[in-house]
Amino acid sequence: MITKEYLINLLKENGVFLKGDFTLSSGKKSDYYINMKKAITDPEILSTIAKLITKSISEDNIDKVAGPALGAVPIATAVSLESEIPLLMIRKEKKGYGTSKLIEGELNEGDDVIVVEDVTTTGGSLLKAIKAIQDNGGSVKRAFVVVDRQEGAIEAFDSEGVKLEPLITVDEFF
Ligand SMILES: O=P(O)(O)OC[C@H]1O[C@H](OP(=O)(O)OP(=O)(O)O)[C@H](O)[C@@H]1O
Ligand SMILES: O=C(O)c1cc(=O)[nH]c(=O)[nH]1
Repeated sequence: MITKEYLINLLKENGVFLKGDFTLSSGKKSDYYINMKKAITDPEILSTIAKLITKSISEDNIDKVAGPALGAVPIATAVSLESEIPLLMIRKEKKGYGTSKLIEGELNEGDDVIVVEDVTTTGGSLLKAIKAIQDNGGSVKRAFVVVDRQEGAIEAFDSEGVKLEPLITVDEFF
C-alpha cells in the first residue's frame, strides 16, 4: 500500500536532503535544502505523490487540479493523470505575447480547484497562485504540499482562510 512512510523512505533513499548554505526562493537563508526538483523528476516518487493526493480527494468533487510553475506542474500533471481531473498550470508571470495568460488550461467561473506544491517555506508562492485562481473565478477547496518546512506557511495559509495540507513535514525526516 502507498503510505506517507513509503514516500518518506523514497525521499530518503533518493538523497533529496542536502546540508549546506542555501538561499531560498523567499530570500531566506537555510543550512539545509530539500531538493524537490530531484524528487519530482523521479517517476516512482512522482507517482507515489500523485496516488497519495488522489486518494485524499477521492470523496471530493473537484473540477481542476492546479500547480504553480515550475516545481508543482509535474505534480499537478501526475495528479491529473491519476485522478482524471483536468489540469491547470499557473505561470509565475503573465506571458507578454501569444494568449498572455497567467493560467494555462480551462478555468471556468465557479470551478472547485485543488492546488498542489512541491515544498513550502513561507507559503508565498502557493498563496500567489491561489489568488490568481480566485481572481479568475475559481474556488480553491484544498491545498496540498509534498514537504512543508515548518517555517510559517501553515500559519500564513490559516490567515488567508485556506488550510495547507502537507503530505510530510520536515521534522518527519529526522
Ligand atoms: O513557500 P515559499 O517561500 O514561496 O517557497 C517555496 C517555493 O520555492 C520554490 O520555487 P521557486 O521559486 O524556486 O521556483 P521553481 O519551482 O520555478 O524552481 C518551490 O518550488 C516553491 O514554489
Ligand atoms: O524555499 C525554497 O525555495 C525551497 C526550500 C527547499 O528546501 N527546497 C526547495 O526546493 N525550495
